[in-house]
Amino acid sequence: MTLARGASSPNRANGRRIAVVLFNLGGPDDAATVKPFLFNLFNDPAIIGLPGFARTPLARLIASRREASAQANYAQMDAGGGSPLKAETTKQMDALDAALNALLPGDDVKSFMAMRYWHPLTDEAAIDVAAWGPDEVVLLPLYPQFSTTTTESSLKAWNAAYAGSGRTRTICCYPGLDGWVRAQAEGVRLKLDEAVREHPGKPIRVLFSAHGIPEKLVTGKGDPYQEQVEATVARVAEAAGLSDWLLCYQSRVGPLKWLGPSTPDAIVEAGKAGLGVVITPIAFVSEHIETLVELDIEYGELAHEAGVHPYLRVPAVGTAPLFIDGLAGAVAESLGRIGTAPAGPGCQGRWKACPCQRERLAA
Ligand SMILES: C=CC1=C(C)c2cc3[nH]c(cc4nc(cc5[nH]c(cc1n2)c(C)c5CCC(=O)O)C(CCC(=O)O)=C4C)c(C)c3C=C
Ligand SMILES: [Fe+2]
Ligand SMILES: [Fe+2]
Repeated sequence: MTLARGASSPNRANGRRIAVVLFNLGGPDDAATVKPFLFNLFNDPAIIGLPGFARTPLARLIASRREASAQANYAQMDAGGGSPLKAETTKQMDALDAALNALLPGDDVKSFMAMRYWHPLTDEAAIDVAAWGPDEVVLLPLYPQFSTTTTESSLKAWNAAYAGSGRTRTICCYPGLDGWVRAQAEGVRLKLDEAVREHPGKPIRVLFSAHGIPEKLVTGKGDPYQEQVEATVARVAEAAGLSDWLLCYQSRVGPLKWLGPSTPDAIVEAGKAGLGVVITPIAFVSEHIETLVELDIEYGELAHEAGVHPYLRVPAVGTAPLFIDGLAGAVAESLGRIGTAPAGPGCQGRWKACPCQRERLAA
C-alpha cells in the first residue's frame, strides 16, 4: 500500500505524531519573484540591523538595485529563472521522512519545510503543522552551523508564527555531527582522488568555502557561526586526511567588512602558488545559486584566469545517506529516543541564547 505524503498509517494508530520542521532560506520561483524574495531577505532585522522605518525603505531600494543582476544569476541555473532550493529541500525532506519512519517505528513522522524568505514561508508551514496536530515538534535547521542571520532568524519567525500543539525540541546546530562530517569528508576525498588521478604530481589545495557574514556580528553580537564553521572544517579535514586546506568565505554583500579570507582571494593565492584547487561548500547542505552559479561559474572563471588547474567542486551533501541518517539520529536523540543527551547535539551551551539550553533545563 502506498501512502500519500503525510497520511497516517493505520498501524500507527497508537504512535505519536512527530512533526519535523526543516528551516531553510528559500529562493524565488521564477524571475518575477526575485525582487520580492530579495526584499524579504533585506527587510529581516537579522540581516540589516536597523529599525523598521529605516530598514524597510532600504530593503526596497536594495531589492530594486539588485533585481536585474540577481535575475541574470538565477537564469544561469536550470530552474525556470528561480532557485532549485525548494526542489532540493523536498528531496531531503522525503529522504528524512523515510529514514525517520524506519528509525521510529510505531510513530508517525512527517517533515515540513519552513522557508525564511520565500514560499513555503514559515507562517504557512506553521499553519500546516498546527493543522496536522503533532504531539512533538522538532525544529531542524538545514544549516549545520548556528548563525543569528539564519537559524536564529528562522527560530524567531517560527516562534512568532506557531500556535499549534506539541512539545517543541530545537536542534540548534550540528557542526560536528558524525553523519554530516563523514558525508562531507567522503565528497572531498572523492574529488581529491579524482584531481590526483587526472593530474598526477600536481599539488592540490582543498578550499572549504562557507557563506560569509559581516565580521561585526561575530565580534559585536557573539554570533557563533565562525567558530562552528571552523569546528566543522577541522573535523572534515581530519576525516578526509587532508594536508593542504584553507577555510574561506564567499558571497559577500554590501559595504561592511565580512569574515575572511574571501574565497576569490583564496583562489587567486592558489593560482600564484601553482596549485590546483578542490573547492567544497562547508555551510550549505544542498545545491542552489551559491554553489551552482557562484562556486561553479563565477569562481570557475576566476580560477581559469588565475591559472588554477584543475578547479574541481565537491557537490553539496544533499540526500547522501550518511547525512540523512545523521539528521534522523539527531531528531531521534532530541526526542530522547536514542542516546543519552535528551537535548540532542546542540551547541553544548556555547551559544547562551540558544533555545536548546532552555529545553535542556526544562527536560
Ligand atoms: C550558511 C548559510 C547562509 C548564511 C550565513 C547567509 C547569510 C547572508 N546572506 C545574505 C544575502 C544573500 N543570500 C542569498 C542567497 C542565499 N544565502 C544562503 C545561505 C546563507 N546566507 C542560501 C542558501 C542562499 C541561496 C538561495 C537561493 O535562492 O538559491 C542572497 C540571494 C542571492 C544573491 O542575490 O546573491 C542574498 C542577497 C546576507 C546579507 C547574509 C548575512 C548577513
Ligand atoms: Fe545568503
Ligand atoms: Fe544550542
